[in-house]
Order: sequence, then C-alpha cells, then structure tokens
Amino acid sequence: MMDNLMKDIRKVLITREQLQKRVAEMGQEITRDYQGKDVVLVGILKGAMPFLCDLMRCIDLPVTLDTMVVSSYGDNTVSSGSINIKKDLDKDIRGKHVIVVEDIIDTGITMDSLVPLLKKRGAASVELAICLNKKERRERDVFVKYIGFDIPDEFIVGYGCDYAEKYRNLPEVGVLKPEVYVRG
Ligand SMILES: O=P(O)(O)OC[C@H]1O[C@H](OP(=O)(O)OP(=O)(O)O)[C@H](O)[C@@H]1O
Ligand code: HPA
Ligand SMILES: [Mg+2]
Repeated sequence: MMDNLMKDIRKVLITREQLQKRVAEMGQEITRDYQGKDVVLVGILKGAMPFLCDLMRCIDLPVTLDTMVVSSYGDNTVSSGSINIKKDLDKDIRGKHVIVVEDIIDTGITMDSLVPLLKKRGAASVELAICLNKKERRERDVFVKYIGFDIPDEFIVGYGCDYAEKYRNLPEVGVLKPEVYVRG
C-alpha cells in the first residue's frame, strides 16, 4: 500500500495504526475537558489537514471549524521570528474556547506568535493540539496541552508534513532517504 511514496522513505517513525490510536485518545481527552463549552477548532493549513480531519471525528462535542494560513518563513528558509497571516479566520472567536490544531511544532515560533494574537481577540481560552512535537529544536517556550508524539530532531514527512509540498498525503510519519533531497 502506498508503494510509490513509501519507496522514498528510509524509516517509518510512526505507523498509521499508532497515529489512529493516539489521535482517538486525544479526541477523548478533548471531549472530556471541554464538556459544555463552546469550542472552535482552528486548523493551521496546510500541514494540519490530515490530523484535523482525523481528530475532529474523534471529538464528541458540537465543535465548529475554522482555518488559518500563516507563514513565518516568507520566501526565506530562516524564520523571520514572527508570523504573516495569509488567510485569517472566517468567524469572530470572542468568548469561544479555541483549540489550535497543528501537524508539528518545531522551533515553536509559529505557535508562540499565534496564541497571543488569538487571546488578544478575546477568546475565552486558547490551547494547542499538536500531533508531532520536535522538542529538541524549540526556540520558544510554548505550552502544548495535547501532544500526539514526541519525535527526534530529524526532518520528517507524512501525515500533513511536507518536503517541497510533497508527501503530505503519506498516512504514516517517516524520514526520507537522503537521495530524495539530492534529486529534489
Ligand atoms: O514550530 P515552527 O518552527 O514554527 O514550525 C512549525 C510550522 O511549520 C510547518 O508549517 P509551514 O509553514 O511549513 O506550512 P505548511 O503547514 O503549509 O507546511 C508546520 O505545519 C507548522 O505550522
Ligand atoms: O520535520 C519537518 N518536516 C516537515 N515540515 C516541517 N516543518 C517544521 N519541521 C518540519
Ligand atoms: Mg511545511
């Protein structure tokens, strides 16, 4: 299954089954923690898409869904240290309990810039649900309430994470073979 994509993968870090199991647990935790609250799930595109789709279907609450597109890198390979909003939320979040849904946290710059902004807009609370936590690379101290998996400091792809916009649709999380970068 997925042979065309999997042939570029040197090693699988997290299987589809492990992802499904952990995401279901995260959904149950959120369901328990947000009983009776007005919840908005905010997916950060594009990376969040697979995780958002799976997680929201494991949350047994009448949540609403919104999305943002943010970039901290611009046209550079190094982060500018702050974010540029390319697509903002569709709806006002005043008084709502916001859960930001992300595929991966790396330096933490994206989330460290976004959370204060959402709080300033009057959200009742803002928490993070992040599938992959590359904690060794953290430059900003960001509190993440719901973490799927801690991962090592390697460039990973799959389950929303891309290399040159590809491999987001890989249903597992893995590390690319070095020759794939050379070709790329
Ligand atoms: O913790 P940080 O160092 O800020 O990095 C994490 C961010 O980088 C990736 O997004 P990217 O900007 O590549 O956009 P994408 O979601 O479209 O891939 C990822 O989806 C996170 O949003
Ligand atoms: O390891 C990664 N892979 C893909 N995208 C990323 N964005 C931050 N870290 C990563
Ligand atoms: Mg990316």
